[in-house]
Amino acid sequence: MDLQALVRNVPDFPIPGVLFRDISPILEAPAALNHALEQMVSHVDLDAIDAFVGVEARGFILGAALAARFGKGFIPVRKAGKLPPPVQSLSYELEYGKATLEMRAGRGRILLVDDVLATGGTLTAALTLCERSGYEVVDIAVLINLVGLHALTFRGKAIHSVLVYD
Ligand SMILES: O=P(O)(O)OC[C@H]1O[C@H](OP(=O)(O)OP(=O)(O)O)[C@H](O)[C@@H]1O
Ligand SMILES: Nc1ncnc2[nH]cnc12
Repeated sequence: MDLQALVRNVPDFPIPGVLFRDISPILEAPAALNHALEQMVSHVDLDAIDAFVGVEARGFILGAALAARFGKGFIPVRKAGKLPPPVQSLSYELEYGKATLEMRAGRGRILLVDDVLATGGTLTAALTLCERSGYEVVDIAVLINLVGLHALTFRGKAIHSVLVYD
């Protein structure tokens, strides 16, 4: 199945110069969504993970769908001020300004999930936050990798990418 054909490329969104990769058509087509979920974990040892962690907001869609599809838990990494205390927080630099991610402390082996890897800032922060919160991050999975490397690794974690753009 050609998932890439279902990604809508939107120039100059949300700001001029950005080519936005819109995964909505994949989410709207049940067979495509199912295929995308299976591809995201095709090289992941599912017996080695207890839960999926998804990053707000689009990481929630894929992470929660993966959790339901493969019979695991789902743990959210949220933007600041959304989760009730106690939470772990981590601030990080964005292209413009700063952002803060939060999650509840816990235990277990997790697969960190997001829709898009662009600069890597979000996943870098989320990985550190997961580890500080007590989780063992087994691997990372994204639907779209805009960095352009098929077998990217980060701090010893494999990044499983379904669609890779150069
Ligand atoms: O690799 P990076 O440069 O960090 O970019 C990737 C992140 O950007 C997008 O999230 P965004 O902050 O736009 O939030 P959203 O999911 O709420 O739309 C995307 O869903 C990733 O989380
Ligand atoms: N180009 C892009 N398309 C979709 N989501 C993104 N998140 C960061 N960069 C993005």
